Amino acid sequence: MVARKPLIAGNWKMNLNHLEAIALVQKIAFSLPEKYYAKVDVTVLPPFTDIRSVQTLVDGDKLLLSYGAQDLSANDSGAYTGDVSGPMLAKLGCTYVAVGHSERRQYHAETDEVVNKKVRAAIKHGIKPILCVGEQLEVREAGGHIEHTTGQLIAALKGLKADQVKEVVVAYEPVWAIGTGRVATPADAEEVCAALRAALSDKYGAELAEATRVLYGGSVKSGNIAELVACDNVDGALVGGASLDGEEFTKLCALAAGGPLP
Ligand SMILES: O=C(CO)COP(=O)(O)O
Repeated sequence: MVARKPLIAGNWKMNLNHLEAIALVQKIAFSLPEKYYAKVDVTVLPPFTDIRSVQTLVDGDKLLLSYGAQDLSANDSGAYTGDVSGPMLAKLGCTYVAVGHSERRQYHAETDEVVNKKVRAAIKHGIKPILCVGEQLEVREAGGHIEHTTGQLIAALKGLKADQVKEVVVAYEPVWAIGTGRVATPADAEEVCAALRAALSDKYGAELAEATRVLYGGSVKSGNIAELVACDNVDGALVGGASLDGEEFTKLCALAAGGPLP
């Protein structure tokens, strides 16, 4: 069995201007001692307008955390007003990009087909997609969550070869747990993360599935991260609200690394 290093990704969503972004990254860098990075990878996903400032800080101070974006265009360039492309993000040194977040699916009508194109665009430009899947409350209540999430996963990876799929980080984010304070139980998270890994194994082989990181997201905080990452198939978290507070996010990263608190 491959040991997977946990990843904590802070999805800032549409919060913090570029000055506030600098202050938050400085706070994390100052609060989380370097030794923790041996046991946890830490990344932040600021709004596009903040990325250049975060890049300057991370490069200038040789910080150990990485950064990325919350979305990208499926196209490389051209007449797509308001969009930001993979080549632009790659030039800014982005390690990751979230793709298929439920807020993109809901407010921007992103289908599995669009998500598939975006996953391809990210990989083409050397950026690791954090591919988000997750069911609505009614789907869970009807018992369809495994079929729904594995279906979204396989659709988003359609046509990709194994050497492309190995660049992907999967994130299970049940829609009913996002921003609601209603976290999935560790057993719920483990059930779906294990099913997602099994779906990867069926399609791309056990070795690839064992090496792929599957994160959980939805109301993750310092108070629940330890029990989530203790699950065999949960390899870290995609964190929304709690990633905007430097102290809380630092605690969460330290706990994902196995502690102690700094
Ligand atoms: O959507 C999320 C991360 O991408 C989760 O958001 P919250 O942590 O605020 O519930």
